[in-house]
Amino acid sequence: MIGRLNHVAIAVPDLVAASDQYRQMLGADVGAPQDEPDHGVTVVFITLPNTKIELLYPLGDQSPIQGFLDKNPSGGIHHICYEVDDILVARDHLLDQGARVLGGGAPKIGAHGKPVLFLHPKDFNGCLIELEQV
Ligand SMILES: CC[C@@H](C(=O)O)C(=O)SCCNC(=O)CCNC(=O)[C@H](O)C(C)(C)COP(=O)(O)OP(=O)(O)OC[C@H]1O[C@@H](n2cnc3c(N)ncnc32)[C@H](O)[C@@H]1OP(=O)(O)O
Ligand SMILES: [Co+2]
Repeated sequence: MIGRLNHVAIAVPDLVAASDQYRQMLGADVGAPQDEPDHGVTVVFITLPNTKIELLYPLGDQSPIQGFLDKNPSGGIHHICYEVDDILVARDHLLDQGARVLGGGAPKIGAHGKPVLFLHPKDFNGCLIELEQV
């Protein structure tokens, strides 16, 4: 059911510093910051030859990543995103299998303008999974 790895997301305590580090130290193709108010984050995408890195920073006082950063003040890998062909088919299959789909199960439009859903990390070996319909 899951396809390509779309991105790996890293929550960071300083978005400018992290962007500069990837650009200058690692020589990566780093995009501009994008506010995503519906998701409570500001994101910076880094384009790699085979996938993307998504730097995440909290936006607003209800950010879903604030608790993670409080527990990991230096930052850390926050989620991985797999592509799926049909997000509703994927969601219903996962619900049938007993997985918890976050946010009430209704897809939201993600940073790439495509529908996304999140799966509870406790159901997937401690790893928060994002699904993106491509
Ligand atoms: C820009 C849009 C989009 C895109 O297009 O790419 C995005 O990527 S948006 C990214 C941000 N959005 C989300 O993460 C939405 C889904 N996330 C959530 O709903 C919450 O973050 C969460 C997963 C429910 C956790 O919320 P939190 O407030 O931290 O809840 P808890 O403290 O109750 O956590 C429960 C439990 O899970 C552990 N945890 C939390 N986050 C993670 C994580 N990222 N990876 C692994 N484990 C995580 C947390 O430590 C708790 O564990 P215990 O302490 O053992 O109970
Ligand atoms: Co993401």
